Amino acid sequence: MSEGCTHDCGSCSESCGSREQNPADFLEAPHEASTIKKVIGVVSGKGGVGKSLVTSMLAVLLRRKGLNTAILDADITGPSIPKMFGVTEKARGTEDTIFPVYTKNGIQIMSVNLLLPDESDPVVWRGPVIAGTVTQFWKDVIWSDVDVMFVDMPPGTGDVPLTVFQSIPVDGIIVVTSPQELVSMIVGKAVKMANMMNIPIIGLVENMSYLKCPDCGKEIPVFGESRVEETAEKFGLKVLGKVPVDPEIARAADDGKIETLPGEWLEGAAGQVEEL
Ligand SMILES: Nc1ncnc2c1ncn2[C@@H]1O[C@H](COP(=O)(O)OP(=O)(O)OP(=O)(O)O)[C@@H](O)[C@H]1O
Repeated sequence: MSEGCTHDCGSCSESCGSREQNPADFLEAPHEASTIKKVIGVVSGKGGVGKSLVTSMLAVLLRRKGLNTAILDADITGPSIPKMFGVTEKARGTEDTIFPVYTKNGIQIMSVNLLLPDESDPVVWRGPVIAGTVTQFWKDVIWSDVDVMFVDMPPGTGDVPLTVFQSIPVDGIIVVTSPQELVSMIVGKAVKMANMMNIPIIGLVENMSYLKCPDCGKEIPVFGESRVEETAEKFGLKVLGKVPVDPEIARAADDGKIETLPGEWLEGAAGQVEEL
C-alpha cells in the first residue's frame, strides 16, 4: 500500500497487496464495428425454468416495436436459442470476426450451436473455456446497430455467470423463476451477485405460473401457489410478468416458431426494458 493511500483503488494504478478489484477492471470492449446500446442479462437459478423462452420473447416483443434486438446465447452447454427461432444456418466469419445469424424477423443471434458442425454435439468444455467462448461472442462478433441485446445466461450463480458478468457491461438483470423453485433463495443469490457486480435487477418474471382452464378461463396454480410477489417485496424488486404453462408456448418453442407467439404476458417486462 502506498503512503497516503485513500483506499480508492479506482483512482490509483498501484498494484499493491490490498488492492480491491473493481468489477469494471475485467470489462471487455466489443468489436470495433459493433454498436450495442443496451445489454440485459437474463438469469435463472437452475436449468429448464424457461430462461431462454423469456429471453426470446422479450427480444421478439421489442423487435415488434421496431427496435433492433439481439440475443447472445451464453448458455454454452445448453443452447436453445437457435432452435426456438428455427434457425439452422451456420454463422459465417473471417479469421478474427464472426457475423451473427438473423432470424426471420431480423433479430441477430449468436450461439455455440451456430458454430458446431452438428447441433446435437455435446459441449464438454471446462468453465474457463466456456466463459472464454461467451467473451468471444461479445468481442469477436460484429453486432450491427443493436438497441437492446439480451444475454441468455448459463443457469445458476456460479463461476461462469460471474465471469460473464465481469466481462460484458450488463445494464440490468431479469431473474426468471418458476413456482417449483425455492424462489426466495434463488432470488437472494441473484441479488447478491448483482450487488457484487453493481448491476441493477430490473425485476422478476415467473414462468409456468399457472394453467388457464380452456373451458372456464380459471387460472390453476398447477405447480403450487406462487410466492413471487412476497419474494419480490422481500428484496424490494418488481414482478415484471407471469407466463402461463401453455401447450401453444411449448409447441412454438419446440417447432422454432417463437416469433409467431403473441406473448402478451411479457408486454410489461418488455416496456420496463425499453425504459431502462
Ligand atoms: N410457459 C411454458 N409453457 C409450456 N412450455 C414451456 C413454458 N416455458 C418453457 N417451456 C418449455 O420448456 C422447455 C425449456 O424451456 P427453456 O429452454 O426456455 O428453459 P431454460 O431455463 O432456458 O433451460 P436451460 O437453462 O436448461 O436451457 C422448452 O422446450 C419449452 O418448450
